[in-house]
Amino acid sequence: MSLSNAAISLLCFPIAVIAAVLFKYYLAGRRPANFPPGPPTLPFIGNITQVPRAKAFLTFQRMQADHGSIIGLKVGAQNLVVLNSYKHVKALFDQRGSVYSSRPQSYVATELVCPNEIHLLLLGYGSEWRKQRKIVQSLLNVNVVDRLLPIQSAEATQTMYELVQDPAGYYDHIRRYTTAVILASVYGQRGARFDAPNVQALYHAQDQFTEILETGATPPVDAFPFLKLVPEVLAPWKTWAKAVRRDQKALYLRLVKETRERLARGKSTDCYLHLMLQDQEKNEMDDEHIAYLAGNLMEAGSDTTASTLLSFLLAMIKYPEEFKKAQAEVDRVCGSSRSPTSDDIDRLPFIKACMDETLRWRPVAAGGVPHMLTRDDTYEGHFLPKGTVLLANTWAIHMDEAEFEHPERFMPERFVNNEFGTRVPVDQDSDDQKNRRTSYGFGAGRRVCPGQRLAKNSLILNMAKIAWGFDLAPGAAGLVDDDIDTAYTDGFLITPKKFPITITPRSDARKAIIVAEYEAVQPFFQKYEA
Ligand code: HEM
Repeated sequence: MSLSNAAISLLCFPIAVIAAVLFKYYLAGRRPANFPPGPPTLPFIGNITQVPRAKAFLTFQRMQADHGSIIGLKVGAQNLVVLNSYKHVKALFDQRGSVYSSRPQSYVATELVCPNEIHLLLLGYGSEWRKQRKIVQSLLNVNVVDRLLPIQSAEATQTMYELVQDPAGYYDHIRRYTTAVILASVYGQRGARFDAPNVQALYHAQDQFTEILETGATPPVDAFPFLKLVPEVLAPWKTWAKAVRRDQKALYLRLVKETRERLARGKSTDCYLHLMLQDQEKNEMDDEHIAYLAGNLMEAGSDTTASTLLSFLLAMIKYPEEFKKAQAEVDRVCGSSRSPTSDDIDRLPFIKACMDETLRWRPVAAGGVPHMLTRDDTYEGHFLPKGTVLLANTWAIHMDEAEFEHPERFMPERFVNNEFGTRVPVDQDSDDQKNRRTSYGFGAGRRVCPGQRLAKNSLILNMAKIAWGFDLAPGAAGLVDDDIDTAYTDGFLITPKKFPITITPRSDARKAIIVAEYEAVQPFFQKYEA
């Protein structure tokens, strides 16, 4: 029996479709013509096997030896470009910001966990992002942020007291500090203890969120969209994503409810959420969007600042001679009868240099936060198709030997000699170097971190108070591991793992002053208590 032509066509059609889809995926792993150079690709998967799950920024930095400072990769069908030099970041993110400021839309992040355009950090470049960014910028501009200095100062005073009382708990004291500053400034609430329910709830929500967004935590749905069709019973990651969404939303809405209740009781602190609620109608923001915008400030500002402070402590025991210089400066400026305050910030150039150097030496978002290109572009003879995802590899930029002398060493002096910390002073009039950034740790272009001023105020205050109040030394074994591979966590934000450190008040007199300053600041906290 022979098959009719119609039957043959019917049979062949699905085969042809499958073949076409397979061929598309086969080709999808290939680098587009004139794409920036990179390692050879494999059919279907491109360079997936060459991109490690943990600390990919180190691998991207090493690739530079073979492929140069702009590297093109394929992650399945996705085009990925890594920028290993500040020059490319300046040329693309800063100078062509109108087309390099979107974010990749990921199924797990922007459809399952944060749908409805609720998450500022993840939003594509469009009207919702512009609206939210404008609100955030109005809250985080220099004048408004500097009004938070009393909160930052009071919380830093408490942190010094905690370091006196319980030096072994330093890791949690630092993390409490950054969360408490944001809780007070965003929600008008007090985070008096690390184990306070709202501090813990925020850390839990944040941990869940970063865990699920980590590369490899869920299947590569964006590279292989057919995975979206797998039913939930066979895809536990979908159930997980829904749980993260449920918990995060419930927490952020609860915090809004609590703030409204406090305001109704006349407990106004002019917190950010209060200001957002006042303008809710004008800004056309529903409760969920307001709740997430406040929550985003919490997520973006807490861990990042804490990690930087922990890196500072690590650097200070690895490089004790630098810590001695920091102590000498605060002693000279503040004397021995009081600890540094926010009024001293501008008079502490070496402490500021320690801050700039910490941000350079161990940038928290070491691999950068992805930007997405919104139209085809050409750059230095390379073709970059619309939809390409770009990473400014902050680690490689900050460790560039051509720019920084002994980049692996913690050397604050480089920022005392020259505001950019570079080997050769930056000529800000030259086209090549105009608008160069002191640090690429806060990103670049239109998405650059709007919270820099707030973060830096916290960093400098705590660094100065620590140098004034304490002697630091390595733990009993005397060894300090500051290796990025072994001493730091993996993940989107890198943090020092807990390390042995001895923290002792410099004298009984200073210890007594720290305790007295803590007692004196108690009345200030009252307006943030329930
Ligand atoms: C040491 C502390 C901090 C570091 C290292 C840091 C770093 C960054 C980086 C790398 C980005 C992405 C920039 C880009 O895409 O090019 C970012 C975005 C952001 N940061 Fe920060 N940040 C810090 C503190 C803060 C603080 C204290 C706040 C506010 C409370 C904040 C709020 C934000 C927000 C809202 C965004 C999203 C901006 C957008 O997508 O348009 N950050 N930050």
